[in-house]
Amino acid sequence: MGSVMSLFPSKMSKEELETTLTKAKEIASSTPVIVFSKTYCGYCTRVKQLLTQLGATYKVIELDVESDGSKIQSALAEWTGQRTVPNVFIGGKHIGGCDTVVEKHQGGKLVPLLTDAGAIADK
Ligand SMILES: N[C@@H](CCC(=O)N[C@@H](CS)C(=O)NCC(=O)O)C(=O)O
Repeated sequence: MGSVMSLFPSKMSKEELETTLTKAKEIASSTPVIVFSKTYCGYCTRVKQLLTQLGATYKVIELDVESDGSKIQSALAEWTGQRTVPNVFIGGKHIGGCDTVVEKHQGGKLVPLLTDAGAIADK
C-alpha cells in the first residue's frame, strides 16, 4: 500500500512493469533532455515551446502515440511519483512537469541545467 501503483492500478504484470521501467530509464539517461508528452496536452506544448525558445535540443515521446505509451506512463508514475505529462528529465535527472520547468526558468535555473546536460551549446 501507499505506492503509486496502488493508486493507479495497471494491468501490467510485475515483470512487464520492470521491463518498461528499464526502458523508460534507458530513454531518460540516453539523451540530454526528454519530454514524455501527449500530443493534445497544452502543458506539454508550453514546455516544448520554452525549450525550443531557449535553443535546447530535446527528445519528445508522445505517450498517446506510442503503442506502449500507457505502460510507460505507469512505469514513470512508479519511478518518479508523477503520472501527469509533461514529465521532463534533464541530464538523466527527473525534473517534473510544466509548473516545475517554468518555475526553474523563472528562477534562472533552467538554462544552467540545460547547459550542463549539453542540451544548449556553451557560448
Ligand atoms: N500541473 C501539471 C499539469 C499537467 C497535467 O494536468 N497534464 C494532464 C494532460 S494535459 C495529464 O497528464 N493528465 C493525465 C493523463 O493524461 O493521463 C504540470 O504543470 O505539468
